[in-house]
Amino acid sequence: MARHLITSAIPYINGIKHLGNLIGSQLPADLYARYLRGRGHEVLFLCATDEHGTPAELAAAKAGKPVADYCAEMWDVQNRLGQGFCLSFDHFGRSSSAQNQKLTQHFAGRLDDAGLIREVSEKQVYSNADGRFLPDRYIEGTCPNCGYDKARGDQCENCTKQLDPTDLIEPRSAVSGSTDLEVRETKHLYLCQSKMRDDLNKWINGKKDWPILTTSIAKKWLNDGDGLQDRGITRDLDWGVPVRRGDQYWPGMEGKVFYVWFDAPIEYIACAQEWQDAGKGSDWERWWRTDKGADDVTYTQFMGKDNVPFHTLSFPATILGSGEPWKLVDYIKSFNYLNYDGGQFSTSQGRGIFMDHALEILPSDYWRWWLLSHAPESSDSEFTWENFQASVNKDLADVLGNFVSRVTKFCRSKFSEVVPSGGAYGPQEEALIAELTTRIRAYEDYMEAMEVRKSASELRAIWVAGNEYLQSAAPWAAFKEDPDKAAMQIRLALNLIRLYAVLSAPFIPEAQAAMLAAMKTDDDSWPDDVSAALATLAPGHGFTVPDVLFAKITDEQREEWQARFSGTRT
Ligand SMILES: Nc1ncnc2c1ncn2[C@@H]1O[C@H](COP(=O)(O)OP(=O)(O)OP(=O)(O)O)[C@@H](O)[C@H]1O
Ligand SMILES: [Zn+2]
Repeated sequence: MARHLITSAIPYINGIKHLGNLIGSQLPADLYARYLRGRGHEVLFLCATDEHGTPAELAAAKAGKPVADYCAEMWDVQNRLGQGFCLSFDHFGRSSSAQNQKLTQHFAGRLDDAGLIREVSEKQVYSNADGRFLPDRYIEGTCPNCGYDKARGDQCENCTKQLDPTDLIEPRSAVSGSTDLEVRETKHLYLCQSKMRDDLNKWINGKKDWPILTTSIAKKWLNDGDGLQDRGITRDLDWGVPVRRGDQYWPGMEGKVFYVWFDAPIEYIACAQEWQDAGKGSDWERWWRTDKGADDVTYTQFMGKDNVPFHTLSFPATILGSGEPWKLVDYIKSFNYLNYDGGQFSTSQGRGIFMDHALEILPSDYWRWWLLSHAPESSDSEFTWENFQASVNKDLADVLGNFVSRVTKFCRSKFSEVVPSGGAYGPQEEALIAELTTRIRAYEDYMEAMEVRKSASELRAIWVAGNEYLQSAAPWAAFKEDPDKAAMQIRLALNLIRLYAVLSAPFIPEAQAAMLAAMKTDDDSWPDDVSAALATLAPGHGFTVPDVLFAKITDEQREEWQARFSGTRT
């Protein structure tokens, strides 16, 4: 038994997440966590909301709520939706927790002790009307390049030119529209990432097994142009972790908070403390401190590609720079983007399908299966309603659902609702067991390698093998001449339902529960020996015919949903 720490990129608090967010981080992490638990490993699976920063403040202002209340409410919504999608976090924490505040301040103090923090005086735009400094993207004005009048202080969305706020003609606050802006001098702390470059390079070069998507992004930031840059870790904002040096006051930093990119990844660690403080576990440091038992932990992170620089460079710089024995990530599984029906998913524009709406129209397994079997691994992938309908109907309804329904109904009508006795395996059954053995071992290898799409296609092939067996063994024909033979075939097929439940659990946990309940068993042991696994339900064991496992999506439904989700969410 091995020990696995798994984290999913922490979703930002300012809205309900879309299916792209889900497949880019939380869902594949859940797949892996469920698989490893199923194999008997000890797993700690953590996620949290990322709550600080200007977008949260502005979203709260728009909702007319204090930002702390807004975040608490949105945490609740995200937590509930995560449960709706059966995300099996051991804890779903909050980056605004007291534990994370303390730990973030601790890391800043350690980094300062190590000479890795310097003070920089900067010029930033201050809005008198708003009473606050404005981050670049919250200053709008006319683009000097193309004349577009809604260009942002960091970039013109119309001509894509990178801008500085001072380039804008007639700049105004995006918060209030006020033009009463001035440039003020302000002091900030910078993390000297450039000093860490050699250490980071060495560490990343040692990661021979990382996906190319991960290492290529990391190396680009390390080596392109002037190499890794120092980065500001503080902001002139109200909402965030107050800047302190450990538990000490930090002269000159009054009224400032840590920049969200600095405190958010530290929440991965603080979340383990929250897990313990919530009474869900103990000894949290044995997951995170190599001097306190975390030496044998394998730590895997899941995220979309835009998060890779933070996880390969910035967060490791914080950890390495602290000089303390914190666990570094062992493997980063990163994803390309899922696009929506010819465009992009977008939270700000409300484009695509969002987690709440998805669950309103179909149970989570339908989404889980489609998303995981089409995960954007080697390239971006695209959600289309046609493809969604086709794969749900074929894989889930025609192959898996139909198998369960045919086998249980046939047995009920010919033998009653118990596993029938009699008969012995012949060459067809031996061949099926051999094929399943090969395929299950391949499935294990893909799951261990986090090859999500390949795991899904192997699982699908395992379902298909059962269907093909049933088709060629044809117990309905055998029953007429040799009822014992039909009994043996159906006994094997009923056992296959249990086996499918166990193997499919990481992908479709609700169906797993329904299949095990129908088979009246809670034996979810992994099929190390396929032959033995197929003899688990002995003759005489009762079962019930389950309700339809997966209903087909009709053309009318597809058209209705297509129309409903073609615009933007309001
Ligand atoms: N279309 C997408 N496909 C796959 N992963 C995505 C997609 N969009 C975002 N992600 C990933 O989702 C995770 C959570 O992201 P987060 O909550 O920060 O939203 P985001 O990146 O700001 O996305 P958006 O701007 O669309 O809301 C991150 O790991 C991010 O890389
Ligand atoms: Zn422009």
